[in-house]
Amino acid sequence: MGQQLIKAILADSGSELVAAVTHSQSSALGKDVGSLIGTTEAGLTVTHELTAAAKAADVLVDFSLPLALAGNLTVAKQTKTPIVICTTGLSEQQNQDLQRVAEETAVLYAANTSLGVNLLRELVRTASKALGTKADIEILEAHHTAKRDAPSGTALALGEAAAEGRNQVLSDVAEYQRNFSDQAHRPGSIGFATLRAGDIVGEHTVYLVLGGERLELTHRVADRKTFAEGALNAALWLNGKKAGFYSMNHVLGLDE
Ligand SMILES: NC(=O)C1=CN([C@@H]2O[C@H](COP(=O)(O)OP(=O)(O)OC[C@H]3O[C@@H](n4cnc5c(N)ncnc54)[C@H](OP(=O)(O)O)[C@@H]3O)[C@@H](O)[C@H]2O)C=CC1
Ligand SMILES: O=C(O)C1=N[C@H](C(=O)O)C[C@H](O)C1
Repeated sequence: MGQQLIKAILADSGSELVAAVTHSQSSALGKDVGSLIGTTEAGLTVTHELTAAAKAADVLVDFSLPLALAGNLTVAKQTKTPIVICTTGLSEQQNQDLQRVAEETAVLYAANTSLGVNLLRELVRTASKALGTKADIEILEAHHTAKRDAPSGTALALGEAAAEGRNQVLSDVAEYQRNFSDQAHRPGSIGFATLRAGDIVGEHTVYLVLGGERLELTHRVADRKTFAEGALNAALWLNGKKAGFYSMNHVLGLDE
């Protein structure tokens, strides 16, 4: 995603790439960002100097790994640089850390930066509210083989929307593991299923199943550039915002 984001920023006349940061052992260190994405040299090399990058930047965007989050948040807090976090697979403690740092600088968390998924969340909330626990809700997500976290951050966000719609708390009703279990479906639960294969970019279906009929609400992404463009849109929106915790709903005007 880092490379997709570089492409999106270099293609956008309204934004400027001032640094591309990775960890100190990365094979990408010292490479020109242009050659990294297969175009002409851009005159900017990949660095691991995050603090210097944050000081030079108006906004930071994080697509990395959960283990990098603490360091990224510390720098955002110290330099008071707004930060868009797109990394998924965060722990409950890490979600709380986002809220804590948001007291000092602007933090936007988006498990999925696409317009469609953020609309889907609202549709799921509405459908779940209308159907209540009469409907069985299950969420199926499919991604490429390199994805490390499961279920996806998006599936969890859709699960939260479904739970909120019918006044539940997701952690009370989520079913993450059914294989080799002899348990039947628990009424009111929300189940998650994961598929990892080939180059699937990202697909999510929320099933709302009643006796005799069902709704299947699906979102599919065809190209990872959708996520990069969404993240850039979020960064441009976050630029200059006061300390606080924000989401794609704010960026897309879905919070009214
Ligand atoms: N919010 C959204 O819309 C989307 C979110 N994601 C999420 O973004 C994250 C990244 O996805 P993806 O790009 O596919 O994953 P990759 O594994 O391809 O990339 C992770 C990158 O992070 C780098 N990295 C590792 N440690 C650090 C560190 N300490 N500091 C900085 N960089 C580090 C790695 O460098 P190296 O390779 O050199 O080790 C690698 O380039 C995942 O959590 C994914 O779920 C993905 C797509 C969309
Ligand atoms: O790792 C990915 O690829 C993706 N991760 C995000 C997630 O976990 O929801 C968003 C998107 O589905 C792609």
